[in-house]
Amino acid sequence: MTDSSSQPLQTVSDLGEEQIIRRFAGSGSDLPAGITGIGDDCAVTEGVGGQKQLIGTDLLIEDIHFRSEWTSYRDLGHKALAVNLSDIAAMGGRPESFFLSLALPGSMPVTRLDGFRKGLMELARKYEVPLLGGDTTRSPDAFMISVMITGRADPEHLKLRNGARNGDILCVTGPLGDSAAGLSILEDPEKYSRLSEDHRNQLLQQHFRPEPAVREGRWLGKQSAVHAMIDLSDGLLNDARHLAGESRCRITIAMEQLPLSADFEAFGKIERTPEQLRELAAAGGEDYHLLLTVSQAQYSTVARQFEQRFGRALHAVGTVEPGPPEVRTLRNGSPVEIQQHFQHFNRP
Ligand SMILES: Nc1ncnc2c1ncn2[C@@H]1O[C@H](COP(=O)(O)OP(=O)(O)OP(=O)(O)O)[C@@H](O)[C@H]1O
Ligand SMILES: Cc1ncc(C[n+]2csc(CCOP(=O)(O)O)c2C)c(N)n1
Ligand SMILES: [Mg+2]
Repeated sequence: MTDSSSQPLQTVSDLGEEQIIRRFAGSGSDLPAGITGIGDDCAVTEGVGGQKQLIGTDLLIEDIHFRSEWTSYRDLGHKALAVNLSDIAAMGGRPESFFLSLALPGSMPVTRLDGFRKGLMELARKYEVPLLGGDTTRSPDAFMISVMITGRADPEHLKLRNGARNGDILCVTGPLGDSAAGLSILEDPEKYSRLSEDHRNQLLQQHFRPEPAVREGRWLGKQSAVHAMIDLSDGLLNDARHLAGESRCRITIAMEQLPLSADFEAFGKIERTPEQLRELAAAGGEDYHLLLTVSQAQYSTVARQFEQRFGRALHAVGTVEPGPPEVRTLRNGSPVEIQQHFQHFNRP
């Protein structure tokens, strides 16, 4: 497309997600003291009783975040709330309530809508978050879901993206890449037909029904040795970049330290080198585990207590150092370049 001076018309794809957000971030009035706005998993305002109020929102769009022919709508309802609960967990908070906005194609069968509601409300009951309102409109084509979530945290338990300190250990709360592997299976089922039913189902489960780390997030929030936290939605490398950017530090990730599930390893035996498999674990998104930094001196204590409480490891995957705000990846000590997998807008 061109404008009247026959210059190519600049589109939002030329900007990319970060620049689009930045255009809005700089254009408002100054925030009152005690309020954290754009830039973290949730916004933080003053709540009642000296607590902090958390507010987050996340969109799911048909053919961008899910495909109707792949997805059970009950799973979709679960995921729509799970990704929002995950943002509250990433702040060290506890969820309180949510709002649901839907844009529905008129042709959507009511059975689908009911399936979606069932999955959504099952998770809402599990975490005791009531639905307080929302909005409903018709959509010309795609099914679109927007959930807004609220929560609260004690001020001293709040974990932001900007708290990482030099010398910290970078950790994740679960194995990486399962959801991305599930997506690869959906995209090319023939290719992965050799994979056992069990491995396939586990990987698809991680993709369709991520379990938000709500209990883990609250516990990690209470640990003063945990300095910064974010949830893994965009992939380890992207989300580590957000931590590095907000904390003004350099993060180094050791590729051989990434935790991989047995299902993911089995998936990786099909037409992928071990290096390519680890690249998918580092760059693939939608893991919905937590990524955090812990003081080096306290790491082994926190990791031991985490394992005792939750029955799984807190995996160390890297370190925080002084330096430009960037993420370096090392394979056996040597730098490696890893391509980003998912971006909402292809051109940077
Ligand atoms: N259109 C927008 N206007 C204002 N702020 C925005 C807009 N889009 C995103 N943000 C803010 O920018 C920050 C980064 O957004 P982003 O959606 O990447 O959050 P995230 O938690 O990293 O990812 P996810 O969407 O997967 O949960 C958040 O603080 C978010 O509230
Ligand atoms: C059909 C289909 N194609 C691709 C993907 C992968 N995907 C979509 S959004 C996203 C990152 C997080 O998004 P956001 O930042 O918007 O929360 C990823 C990895 C998918 N789930 N379904
Ligand atoms: Mg997030």
